[in-house]
Amino acid sequence: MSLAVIQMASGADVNANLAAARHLLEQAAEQGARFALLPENFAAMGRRDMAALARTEAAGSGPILPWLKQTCRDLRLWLVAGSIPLPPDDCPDAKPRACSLLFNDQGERVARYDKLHLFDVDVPNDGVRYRESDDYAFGNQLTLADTPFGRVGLSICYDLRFPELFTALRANGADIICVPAAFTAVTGTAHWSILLRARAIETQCYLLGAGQGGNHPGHRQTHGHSMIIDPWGCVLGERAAGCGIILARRDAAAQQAIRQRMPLDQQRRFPIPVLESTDA
Ligand SMILES: O=C(O)CNC(=O)[C@H](CS)NC(=O)CCC(=O)C(=O)O
Repeated sequence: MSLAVIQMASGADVNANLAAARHLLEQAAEQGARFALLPENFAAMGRRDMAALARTEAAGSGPILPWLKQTCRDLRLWLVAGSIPLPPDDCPDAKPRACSLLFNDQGERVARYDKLHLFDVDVPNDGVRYRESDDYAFGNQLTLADTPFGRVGLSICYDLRFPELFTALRANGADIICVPAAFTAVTGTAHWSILLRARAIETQCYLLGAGQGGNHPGHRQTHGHSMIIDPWGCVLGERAAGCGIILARRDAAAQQAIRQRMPLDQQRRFPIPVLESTDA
């Protein structure tokens, strides 16, 4: 049984992106994956009508949500669907959130995480100004879910720079933490692998980082370098650029041994809130 990370170079054409993702997920399933992570905005990169896309999906007339259900059933895969834009479940007309959905291998949605930290940043050296919060509303809740492969904690992209979120996921029982991403080429080169490895070492979790890696509409270039990292910080697999898959196994006994020999969670001197509810 393997965990799979999928790297893509998505464009603006949703159907083309879904076809590419399906092909990669089939490859992963054939090679023994039962759990897979897709990158941030796997279904649409560089579109200006994300709010409309979000409303269409929420109304049940978009292609992405049915595709996710069918793909999980066909391939018997648990899947973290990178991120897609969706309004809050109880308020379909509200501003969308950047959200990551976890599906089980029956195609049922079992968790929803809305991105907590939005990328409002002037990227140095490439002159690009990102204001993600112009288009998306902030999430406000920690999300974890139990799977046959361990307890999975969810995060998205820019969240990776906020270690307290990851410490909170660990304190709430995470074994595996997912980071679907579309890091910029500039900031990714400087920080991506260091941040991912640091979060794995600090939390003693498996870190799955699924990136966009290539060129996108609007002259956007993303960093790629998707990785699976073990709780000791070792990179078990990596893909530099373009579409592809990475597979690795979780060794639960080895993870437990690392946590027993170095019991960070019991030695912490600053309290980390354990939330009342982490329900999806
Ligand atoms: O908007 C899209 O098409 C897809 N979403 C993104 O690219 C998001 C929000 S703009 N990117 C990040 O969070 C990059 C973080 C990053 O690069 C860093 O922390 O350095």
